[in-house]
Amino acid sequence: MAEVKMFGAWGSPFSKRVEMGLKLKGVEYEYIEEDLNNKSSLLLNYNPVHKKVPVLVHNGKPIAESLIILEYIDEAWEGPDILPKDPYERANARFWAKFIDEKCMPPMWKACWSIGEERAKAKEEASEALKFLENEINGQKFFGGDTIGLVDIAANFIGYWFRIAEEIVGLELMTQDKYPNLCKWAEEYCKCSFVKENLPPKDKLADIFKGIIQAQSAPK
Ligand SMILES: N[C@@H](CCC(=O)N[C@@H](CS)C(=O)NCC(=O)O)C(=O)O
Repeated sequence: MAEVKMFGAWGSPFSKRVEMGLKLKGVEYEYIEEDLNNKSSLLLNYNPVHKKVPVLVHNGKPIAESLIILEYIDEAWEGPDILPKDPYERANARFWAKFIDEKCMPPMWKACWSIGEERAKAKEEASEALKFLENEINGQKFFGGDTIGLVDIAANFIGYWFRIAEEIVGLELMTQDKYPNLCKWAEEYCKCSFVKENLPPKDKLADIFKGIIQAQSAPK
């Protein structure tokens, strides 16, 4: 029997991407929760370059970086496709997944935790990037069409984590009037059974976000 281990952190959207991929394919795995303040020597050994979760270990061989791991899962196991079969569509899915990592998530996160001019700039950058995603859905249920695929899983931060953070920090960015397609997508994505079962509890994430606010406002 193939041995599959996954090193993750419960609140990490990157870790959850990998778990979503494994769940989608129906792969059984052993989950190992990492303490990111005190990383295990196994994690550092398996991911010496980035020293981050997630790491997937398949038959003793480690793979790091969530998007790379998702592609690996798609190639290594049978089951519903994560990437489309058509080469052009595959390239397109990779393009948007990379776009989410590079152009959407950094300014969205920054907009949550910055103030003043810095927040305004991050908000503008994030709004621009989200407009492209808003158009990309183009009347479909998911980025992948009728079923969840690479881009949907890559965008899980946008569909879940960010919306909770927005509420906690009182930020208005991904609003229904500006991004109706994205808001609808987020709803559909989060209510999909294997996604819903695997998302971290909202109140636990909210506590983490409140903790960040408190730490920021504590006297230095
Ligand atoms: N590009 C990476 C990002 C992974 C990442 O940022 N992981 C965070 C948790 S959300 C981490 O392990 N942080 C620990 C650290 O930076 O020391 C991926 O897609 O897997």
